[in-house]
Amino acid sequence: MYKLVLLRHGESVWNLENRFTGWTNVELTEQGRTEARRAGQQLREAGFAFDIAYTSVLKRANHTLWLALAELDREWIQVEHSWRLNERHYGALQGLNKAETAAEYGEAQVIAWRRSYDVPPPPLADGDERLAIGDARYADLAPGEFPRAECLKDTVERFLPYWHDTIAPTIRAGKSTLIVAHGNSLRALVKYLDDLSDEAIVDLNIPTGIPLVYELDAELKPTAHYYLGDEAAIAEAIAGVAKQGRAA
Ligand SMILES: O=C(O)[C@@H](CO)OP(=O)(O)O
Repeated sequence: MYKLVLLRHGESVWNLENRFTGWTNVELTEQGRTEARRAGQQLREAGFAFDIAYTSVLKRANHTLWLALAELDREWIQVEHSWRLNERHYGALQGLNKAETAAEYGEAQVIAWRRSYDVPPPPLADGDERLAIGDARYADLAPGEFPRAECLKDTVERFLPYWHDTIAPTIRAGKSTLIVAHGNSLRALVKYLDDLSDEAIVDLNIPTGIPLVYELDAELKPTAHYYLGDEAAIAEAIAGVAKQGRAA
């Protein structure tokens, strides 16, 4: 049996401001840093001693990982970064307030943009300053491959090759593995691991900064999964994420 831990970054500045974030490289808030440290403490108390960590190229996930590893006295382990673990690209919604967008376009449209499997948000236009083409983080992404907007299906398709080629073999080799990523890149992984339908994934929300443990069999099929921490607080945090798309 293997254990894999998934951790969404702590609260970011744009989580706090309730803005669509995607590939925008925003900082953690003080609360987000506290969540990251607490996640590290919970993992330490639960006895985790990671050999390797995977994360995105976005600082809210990277800083969460550093803070959690510091609590675990594990800053020295191998850390691999990939844009394939980035948040889903939110296209032209990036920067907009979610509640204001719901007031303007309707809550049903915002639910479709936020949670449906195959409805992409409106794409970024050529020349939009929010397109990070040319950023050194994305040197291995050809301009033609650079996402302008992604639905969750697109995120699954760009993430799964990294899972199959890099992360899964590491877990099978017996390395204790931590993935620190984003709400929707982790939803992509959970959809795959739990074989959730395109309908079931709509209702899945992942809270910031709470470790999610997966127990996997020899074929890396989940036998159990659970969050670490207080059940009522976790339920409240999950409901809070779902509510972000309501009109104010
Ligand atoms: O804005 C985003 O990039 C994501 C995560 O914060 O938001 P949502 O939960 O609306 O998909």
